[in-house]
Amino acid sequence: MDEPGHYGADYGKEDKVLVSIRIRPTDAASAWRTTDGVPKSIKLDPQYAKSAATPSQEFQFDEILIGSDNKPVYNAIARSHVNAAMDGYNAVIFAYGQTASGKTFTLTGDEEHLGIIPRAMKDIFAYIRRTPAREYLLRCSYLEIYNEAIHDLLAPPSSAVAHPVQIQGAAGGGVLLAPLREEVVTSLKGVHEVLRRGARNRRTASTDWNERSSRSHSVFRVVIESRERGGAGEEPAQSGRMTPGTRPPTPGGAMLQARAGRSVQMSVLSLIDLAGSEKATSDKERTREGKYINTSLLTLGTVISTLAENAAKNKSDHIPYRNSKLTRMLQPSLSGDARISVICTLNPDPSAIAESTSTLLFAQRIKRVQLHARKTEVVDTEALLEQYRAEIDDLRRRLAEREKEAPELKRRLSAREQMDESRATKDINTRIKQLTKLILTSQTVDEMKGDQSRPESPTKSGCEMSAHELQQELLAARRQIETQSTQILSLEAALLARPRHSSDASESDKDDLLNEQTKASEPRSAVKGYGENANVSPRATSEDVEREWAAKLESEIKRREEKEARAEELMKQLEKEKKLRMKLEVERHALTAFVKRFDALGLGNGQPLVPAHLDPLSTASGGAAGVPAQHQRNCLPSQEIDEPISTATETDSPLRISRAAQPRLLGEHLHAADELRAGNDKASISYAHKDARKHSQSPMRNTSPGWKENVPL
Ligand SMILES: Nc1ncnc2c1ncn2[C@@H]1O[C@H](COP(=O)(O)OP(=O)(O)OP(=O)(O)O)[C@@H](O)[C@H]1O
Repeated sequence: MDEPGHYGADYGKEDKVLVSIRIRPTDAASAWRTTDGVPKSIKLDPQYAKSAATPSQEFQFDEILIGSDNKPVYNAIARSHVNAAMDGYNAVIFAYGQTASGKTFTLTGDEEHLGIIPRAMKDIFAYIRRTPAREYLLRCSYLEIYNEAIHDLLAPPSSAVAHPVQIQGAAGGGVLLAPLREEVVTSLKGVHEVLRRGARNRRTASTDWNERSSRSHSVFRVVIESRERGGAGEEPAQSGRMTPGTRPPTPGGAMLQARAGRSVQMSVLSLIDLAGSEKATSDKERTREGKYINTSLLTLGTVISTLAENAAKNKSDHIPYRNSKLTRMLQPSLSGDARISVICTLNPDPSAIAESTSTLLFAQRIKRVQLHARKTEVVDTEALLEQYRAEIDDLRRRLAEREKEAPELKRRLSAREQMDESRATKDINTRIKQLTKLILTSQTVDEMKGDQSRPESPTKSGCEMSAHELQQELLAARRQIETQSTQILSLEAALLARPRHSSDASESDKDDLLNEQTKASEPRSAVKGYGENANVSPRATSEDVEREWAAKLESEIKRREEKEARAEELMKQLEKEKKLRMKLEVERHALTAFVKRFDALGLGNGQPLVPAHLDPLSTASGGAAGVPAQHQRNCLPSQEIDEPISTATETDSPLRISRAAQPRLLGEHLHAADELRAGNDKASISYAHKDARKHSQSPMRNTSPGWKENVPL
């Protein structure tokens, strides 16, 4: 698809399967003859015709291709179908032929001879680049049908075997494959990575790779979603790169209306490398050899024969699609809703005449199958493109709201809350960027040579990578490390802001704290793991960046430890303060009791030593009861209590009148206070109890009813 406007012979015109033959080159004599010039027919060389079971029949096809160049093969048999897929039609291209005849060479190719799949993907991106009026979303899946089980080649082999893909019927006669991974791709590099991973998983799952590859069918699918551009919040379509009139108008077809009145088209391009066709030969032979019969391939033959027969004789005989996984999966396409191109590969060796003839007969049958391909209708919500657009719109709306509220929030929120706010805004922006990158437009597809949709694991990059690819890898690694380091910092900050639990905190509180700490360490290990997996050059960079962040982390941890030590120190001081306060409270009560007793003995002359408002225990009673309160306020030691009885007159002072009584009574109460301190927590109970015992005759029993309750703990 180098030049727009070049489309294959059958593009949008004929509802027939495009059938081509490719003859593998050989150094030895070929058993087959083709017409000269642009060959369209093939027949057996007369010298072999006599001995062969099939008479010298001439077969006519759309194309007959020879040689090792994959480009003309792609142009002749695949290009028009890839274009059809980009225009909204389902398209299927499959390779059929005996083992070693060149199916994989044609579809996948090698470094030197790129096959149909890489060329198709290149064309798809080129198509997007020259179509500024639309936006696209591409997702790929890769599966294998082996022994009538469908394995997802993009899932890890263990889970692919444990959870084989199931085929379910869908609305409108379609089929659904689940569970099946679909990966959004934004560049050729991303596609290559998906293909490499699929091939590796296929190899991993197989003990005999060659045997398995010739017995299994592999299916590479690309789902293409597209929509006209120009909605709110989207970049306007630019016409710069589009040569007016070079792209044919989108052929008509029913489509549902998406948001903003723009339709979403969805189509699937399936590229299938079938199992070796000799595996579909007679049941009897297979049974004798004790080998597995390829049910899917046999059924494909039957289905094609019935379809051809129905089309030729205008019949509607039952078609056994459900007899095999392959035909069930291809049912919608084979029943006519897709454009189909089949390339049949031949081994020209005279020893393979029987197999080659069988291939040619299959090709002839399939040529008679009638198609009625239509564009695919999609429900808005099914389209990932629509979902992503909706999410982007929603995120942009939230962002706008935040921006509007920003000045108010700045005034209202604390520094910490503002930090959280700006982090949340940053997250929204990042998500918008990520989603936007997944949607391809003519402007963005060019810049995305490296796949940025999902950072690739460095383990997937091998020594076959180019310098440019390595640079891309490096950039992706750096970006990931930066993101993870930011996560580490914010988690560290959150950890610092947390109130620490005391040693007597509940188990669940401690568990929560542990969980939080584990979470904080996860991104760190992820960065570490990423670095460990990296190939040499990204790893070196990753280590540099990691070292830098490790130093920052270390200083953060140090700061945190210092803060913890300081907090511990403060806790100790608090404990001390508490004890001192308790001591003072006890002394205050002892003094109160003493003064009250002093008053009760009539030594205070019924006159308060201090004003009632200074007595913390009793607002009603006067006398000497106020002394301890004043004492406590001045924070004086209890022994100095007789000195500052300030508000009483010289004559009123009971201390002057009966000083002799003071030491004994006060001593008793202070002694009790000492005992209480020693008893610490048990103080309230034991002190009251002891006091009651010691002073059973004392009037204090009756004068201090609130004593026990008022002992501070
Ligand atoms: N047109 C061609 N030009 C050059 N080499 C070819 C061509 N076709 C096939 N080959 C070579 O022949 C060998 C077998 O081809 P390939 O693996 O593509 O066969 P296949 O039909 O896919 O076999 P299987 O059914 O076992 O998967 C490979 O080494 C391939 O490179």
